[in-house]
Amino acid sequence: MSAAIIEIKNISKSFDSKTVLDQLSWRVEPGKVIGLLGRNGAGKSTLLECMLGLRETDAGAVTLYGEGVDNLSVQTRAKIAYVPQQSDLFEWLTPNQMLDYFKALYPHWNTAKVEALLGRWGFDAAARKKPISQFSGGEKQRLSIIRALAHDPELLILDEPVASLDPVGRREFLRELIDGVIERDTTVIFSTHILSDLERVALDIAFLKDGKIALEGPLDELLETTHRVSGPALAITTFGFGLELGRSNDNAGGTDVIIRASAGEFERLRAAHPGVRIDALSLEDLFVGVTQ
Ligand SMILES: Nc1ncnc2c1ncn2[C@@H]1O[C@H](COP(=O)(O)OP(=O)(O)OP(=O)(O)O)[C@@H](O)[C@H]1O
Repeated sequence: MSAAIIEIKNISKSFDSKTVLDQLSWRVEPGKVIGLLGRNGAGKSTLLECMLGLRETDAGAVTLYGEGVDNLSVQTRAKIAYVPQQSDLFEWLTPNQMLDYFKALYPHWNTAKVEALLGRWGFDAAARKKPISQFSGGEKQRLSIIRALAHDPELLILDEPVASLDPVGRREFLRELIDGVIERDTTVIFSTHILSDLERVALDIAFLKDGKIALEGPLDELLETTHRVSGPALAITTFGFGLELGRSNDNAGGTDVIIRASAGEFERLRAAHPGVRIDALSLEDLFVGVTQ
């Protein structure tokens, strides 16, 4: 097992009486590109904020590059970038002023990349001199992404980075992620609800459910090993193999079970219960099956 960049041990977080993260443990190894999935309110933003030390946990510990998240060194901070769900740009500044400000804070700044992205993403000379408050939500999102990529981070954490981008913007962002970030072995965690985007870039996915990482792994492998088994409820009890990830009943007495198991185990199930159906899943099916 290689050293983890992110090591989360048993963190919990509640808001009032609602438990959002429940003794969650997770380790992320270098170079992983992980799509973080979960229903609205599952706690993705809370997890990302706790992971970065931006929100205090009630219990547990987080280390980034082996350092406690509450006490990160300047060198470690310089390796990390975060794009929050809500714009946190200094709205009273212009893009040029804001980027100059951040440039002064980092030991390394990729001016050529910043210039190229500003040009490609529609910030001409006039736009660069307008206060950020006058930009649209999608334009602010682009600026947030440019700011995050500017210091060539080794760890990039993005909370729904494409939510307010139009399809062209999303495509350009994903291309930038694939070309500029993933090829340099950057570790990326990004939450999203746009599964088609995730299928294009995420090599791994992780599902957050009931306050824990309920399922994670390489996307291809998860789709190959997870199937929906359906049939009459009476025939589908507990099969006693693999890992049951979700179960639902329909009004006509049928039951669907989402099971993760080996190809051999599904073959044996097929032979033993010819009346049940075993179907491959799309990522959307997997999302619904695991998170419902
Ligand atoms: N500051 C807060 N005070 C009270 N409750 C909060 C606070 N922040 C988050 N919550 C609650 O914690 C839960 C998890 O919120 P979070 O934003 O982490 O979910 P999410 O998975 O990112 O959701 P979405 O997909 O809708 O963005 C929600 O029920 C939310 O209402």
